[in-house]
Amino acid sequence: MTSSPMADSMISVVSDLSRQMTANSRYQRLLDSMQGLFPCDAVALLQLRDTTLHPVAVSGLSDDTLGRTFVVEDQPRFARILLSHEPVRFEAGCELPDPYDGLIATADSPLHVHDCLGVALYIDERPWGLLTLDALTPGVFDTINPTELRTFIRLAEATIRVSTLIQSLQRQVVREHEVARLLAADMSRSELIGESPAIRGLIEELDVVARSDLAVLISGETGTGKELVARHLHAASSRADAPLVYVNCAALPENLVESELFGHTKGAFSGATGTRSGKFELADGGTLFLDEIGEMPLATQPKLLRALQAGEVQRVGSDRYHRVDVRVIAATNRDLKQEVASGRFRADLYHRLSVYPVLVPPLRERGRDILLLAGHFLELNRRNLGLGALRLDRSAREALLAHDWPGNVRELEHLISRAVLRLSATHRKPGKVLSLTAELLALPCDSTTPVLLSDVTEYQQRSPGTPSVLSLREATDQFQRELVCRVLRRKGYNRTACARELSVDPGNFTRLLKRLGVDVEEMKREV
Ligand SMILES: Nc1ncnc2c1ncn2[C@@H]1O[C@H](COP(=O)(O)OP(=O)(O)OP(=O)(O)O)[C@@H](O)[C@H]1O
Repeated sequence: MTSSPMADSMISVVSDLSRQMTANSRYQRLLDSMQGLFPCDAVALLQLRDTTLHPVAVSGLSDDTLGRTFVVEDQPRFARILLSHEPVRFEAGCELPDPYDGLIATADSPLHVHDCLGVALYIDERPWGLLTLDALTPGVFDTINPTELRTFIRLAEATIRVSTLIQSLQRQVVREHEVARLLAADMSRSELIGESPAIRGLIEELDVVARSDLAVLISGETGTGKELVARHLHAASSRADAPLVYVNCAALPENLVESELFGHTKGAFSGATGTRSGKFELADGGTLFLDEIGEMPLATQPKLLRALQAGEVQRVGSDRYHRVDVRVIAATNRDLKQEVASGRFRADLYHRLSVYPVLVPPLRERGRDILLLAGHFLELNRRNLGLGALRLDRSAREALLAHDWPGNVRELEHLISRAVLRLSATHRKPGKVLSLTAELLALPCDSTTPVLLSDVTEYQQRSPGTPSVLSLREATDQFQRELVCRVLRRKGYNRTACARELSVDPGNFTRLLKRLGVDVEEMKREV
C-alpha cells in the first residue's frame, strides 16, 4: 500500500495531538509539516491578541520575526486575511505592503516577486489568528490542491484547540495550587488571644462585621496584631473557603504596583516573560488584605481606587477587563485621617476603604492579657525548641506587667523568643521545669528591631569614643544608626533592599530611619 504526502503529514500532525510537548514545539512541528506539504519558502503562525498579531511559530523567516508584533490596522494584507473565511492569495504584483518585507531568511531576489497566501484560523467560531505561506517563485501556489489546503487548516485548528486547552488546564492547576497554599496559610494563624475587655470587645465587633462584605480599615500601633485581626475577619466571614491574599503596600515598588495588583500579559514590559494574574484576581471570591495602606504612594492610589470602584481589573498590556469579587481589608499604623488632611492620602480612597473602621488597642491597655500572650509565646517556643515545661517566675511576671510595650505584641513575642533561647542554651536537663526571670527577659526600651543586648554591649566596647555614661536606649540607638547607615551605603541607598537584609518590615524600616534621624537623601548628597 502506498501513502501520499498528505496522508503522511496528517498522520504526523494527528499523532502529535496525543503527545506531551510545549505549545511552541507543537506549533513548530505543525509548520514543518506544512512546509513539507505545500510548495513555499516560509510559513508563519500568528496569534491575534486584541488588535495585534503575535508570531508564535515561524519557519523560513528570520529569527527575529518571533520577537515582532504586527498591528492589524497597519497591515492591510493581514487585515484582509482576517476578514475572510477562505484562503486569501496575494499575487506577485500585489501593491499592498508586505509585512514580511526583509524577513524571509533565504530571500536573495527582490521582494515584490513573492506569492503570498494567508488563512484565518477560527477556534470556537472566534478568530484565533492566521497562517501565512510565502513563496519566492511566482505562480507556485497554482499547484496547491484547495481540498488538501482546507484539510490542513482544519488540522491546524484542532492542534491550536488542543494546545490552548492544555495551557488553560495547566494555568488552572497552578492557580489551584496557589489558592490551596494561601488557604493553608490562612487556616494556621487566626486565633486572637486575650480576655481583657478591650480584646473581648474587639472580637465581638469583628464577628459582627465579618458577616458583611463591608470594607474594613484596621488601625493600631505597630505590632498590635492588625494582620491577625484581618485573618480573623476573613476566617469568620462567608469567604473563609476562598483565599485571603496579602499585599504589603509599603513593599510594592512603584513601577510594579499595577502588575502586582492587576497582573500582566506576556511581553507587557521587559521581564514579563509570561502572563501573570495579579493579587486582585488571586483573591477573586475571597479577601484582599492591603497591609500598610498608608505607605502606598499617592501616584498609585487612583489605580487602586478605580479597581475598587469598578470591581474589575485590567492586566498591564491587555485591553480586556476582568470582573473580580473581592472583599477589601486594609491596615495601617498611621493616622489616615491626618494623612488625608496633610494631602498624603486621597480622601476618596480613604472613604472607600474605611467603611467600617476598627481600632486594635495597644498592648499596654490590655492588662493581664500580657501574661496570657507571654504564655502563648512560651508554649510556641518550647515546642519549637523541644524543651520541657517553661514558666514565668514572679519577677518576670511583674516586669512584663510593668513594661509599656512600645512595640506591642510583636515586641513581647521577640522578647520571649530571645529569653527562651538564652535559657535553653544554659539549661539542658530533661524533665526540669525551667523558670524565666526578669533578668533573663532583659526588657529593652524599644524593640521594633530585634537587637540583642550583647550586640549593644559589644558596640560600646568597640567604640572608644562612646562615652561610658550612655544609657541602654542611647547606646541601642547609636548602634542601630551605625548599622543602618552601613547597610544603606552597601545597598546603594535602596530602602527595600536594606529592610530585607536587616529582616525588618519595610514600613518599620522607614519608621526606624525617621526615629533615628537618618536622612537618606542627605546621605546620598554627601557621597
Ligand atoms: N491577640 C493576639 N493573639 C496572639 N498573637 C498575637 C495577637 N496579637 C498579635 N499577635 C502576634 O504578634 C505578632 C505581630 O502581629 P501582627 O503582625 O498582626 O501586627 P501588626 O499590627 O500587623 O504589625 P505591623 O503594624 O508592624 O504590620 C504576630 O506574630 C501575631 O501573630
